[in-house]
Amino acid sequence: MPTILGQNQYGKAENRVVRITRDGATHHIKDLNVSVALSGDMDEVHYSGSNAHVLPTDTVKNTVFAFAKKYGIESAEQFGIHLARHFVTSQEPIHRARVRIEEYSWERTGNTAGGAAEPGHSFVRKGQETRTSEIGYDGERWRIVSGLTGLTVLNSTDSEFWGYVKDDYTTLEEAYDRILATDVSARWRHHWTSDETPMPDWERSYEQAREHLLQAFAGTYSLSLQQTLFQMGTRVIEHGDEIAEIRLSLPNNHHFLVDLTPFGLDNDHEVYAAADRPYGLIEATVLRDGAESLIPAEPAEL
Ligand SMILES: O=c1[nH]c(=O)c2[nH]c(=O)[nH]c2[nH]1
Repeated sequence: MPTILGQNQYGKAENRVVRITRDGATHHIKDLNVSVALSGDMDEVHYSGSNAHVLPTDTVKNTVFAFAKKYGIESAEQFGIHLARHFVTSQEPIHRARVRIEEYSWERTGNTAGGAAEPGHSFVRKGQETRTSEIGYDGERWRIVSGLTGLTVLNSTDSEFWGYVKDDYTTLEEAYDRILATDVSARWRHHWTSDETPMPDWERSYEQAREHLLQAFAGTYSLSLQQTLFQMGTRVIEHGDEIAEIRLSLPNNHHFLVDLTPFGLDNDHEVYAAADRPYGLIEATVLRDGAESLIPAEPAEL
């Protein structure tokens, strides 16, 4: 045969599972998009079409929903760990599992007019922000990368950009007071790799990392988005003993001061045109000193 099989994986992508936990009249909701990819001893199905080693992707889907009932969804990471462990330990030909999860947040809402207690079963989707996690397992070692996308933030001052390289094509004016705005995408890898050591508290770890990203963005007097990025990553690492490295991808959502002089008006940092493209894209990994760089540069597709 003139060809050989290279890297391969298969599974069920984008299983949308919503789990309600009923605590009397107060309900709790977890809303996930779960993608499972399995790999191992799968040469034959590609070479000859023998399905003897193939657990159907339909079964993979069923397992996601069954596990939502059986184990509940304490956190996306914990749920992914249950799934990855199951596929690798229950099927001999499956050697590795990768579970990617997006989590959509809901906040409580409802009609509280007349002083009635807030109903425990009404929710409103919390913006565009999405929590992400990626769980990898090879039967021995775990790799857990948590993160978020779509965390949109803006500072209306405390941002400058000047002193940059100028060549024949440079037209940008130096800015001593500009808007700094971005949609934060961040992924951070945990130290935890072995069942022999205690697992982090995934929910607490996530909340803290998110809060430190926001605090660092708000609190940094910025001379460039690159500098702000490094401060954000550093703050997450400094406050999260369980985190080894973090990779940030920050679009520079440009806001240009509009020239209003044709209309006889001044513009003292009041009216901006928000441009949606093109945008600067600033990306970097921030590592704890001594940690290995293992988060891939490109955000992998679901
Ligand atoms: O914070 C910034 N970093 C850059 O690299 C850059 N380049 C640019 O045109 N504006 C900005 N802003």
